[in-house]
Amino acid sequence: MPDALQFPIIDLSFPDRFSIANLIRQGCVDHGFFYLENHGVDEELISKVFEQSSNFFSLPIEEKMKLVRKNHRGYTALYAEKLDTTLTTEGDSKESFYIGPLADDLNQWPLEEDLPSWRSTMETYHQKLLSAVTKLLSLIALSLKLEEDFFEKVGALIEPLAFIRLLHYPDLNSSSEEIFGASAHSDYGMVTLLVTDGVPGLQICREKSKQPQVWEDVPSMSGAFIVNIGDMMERWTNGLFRSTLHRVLQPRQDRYSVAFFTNPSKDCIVECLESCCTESCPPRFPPIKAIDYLEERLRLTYGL
Ligand SMILES: O=C(O)CCC(=O)C(=O)O
Ligand SMILES: [Fe+2]
Repeated sequence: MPDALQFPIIDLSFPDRFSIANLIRQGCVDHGFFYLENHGVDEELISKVFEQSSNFFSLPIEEKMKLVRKNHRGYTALYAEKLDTTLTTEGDSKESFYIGPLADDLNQWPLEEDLPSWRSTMETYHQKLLSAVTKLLSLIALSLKLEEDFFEKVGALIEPLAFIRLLHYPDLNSSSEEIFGASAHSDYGMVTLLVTDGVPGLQICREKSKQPQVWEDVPSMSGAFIVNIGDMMERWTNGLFRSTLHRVLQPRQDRYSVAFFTNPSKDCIVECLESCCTESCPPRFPPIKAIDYLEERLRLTYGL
């Protein structure tokens, strides 16, 4: 049995930004994961989001299907999505709901009379998370020896493609080893901030090409977000920061989690940072426009 994973704990309010940036670097290089505490998002708001998430998923399926996913916003039913596109089994045993950027009017919302304050709770959460991510990205820039406003300067934060994803993994009382709550995948964007209800299930595989794969449990930490690096950040850093493979086992009891995915604004070009390549270590990925990368990954997952 490998030892339990120990990710660095980043305190977003800690005044010594350079020591925090070093710790972030260590987390991103070693695991692609760290915990984030004192992030400025009230526990009360987080509890409300979980409560409202459970209210939505408890609706009859016909009601939920009225908000079925369009423009990558809305409801995805149980087994309708498979994150690991190499698997031949049926889809992942989870249901989910996406809420995208608030400004573009593409989001789908349950009726206020059915779920009072649902929309306002999610909108507040979206805004708070975006503000925490913006602070975090300035520290990530420092950790890469860049100017703190690097991600602003390259246009990543003009209208970031940021998505809340409410997740519900029902206890299905089945023990198939072939079906996952969320099958193995890496996230597509810059960083993901995840909060769970504490029910175990999340695992990471640090060496994706090593066989047999070794999967380690990621414990939740009360009051902290679990942060992981996504593929676009891996491309920016030429693989220095890892976008680590992860999955969720089918839980033995109902499990809820809320992910916040942040992708750069659509026209932002993601290209290898000068500080991350040399003659002997050239860029591994060509420059790419954020929206093109995101759309291709969504196409592969959802077959759009
Ligand atoms: O529910 C979780 O713990 C993780 C979810 C996840 O990895 C995802 O939605 O990308
Ligand atoms: Fe993920």
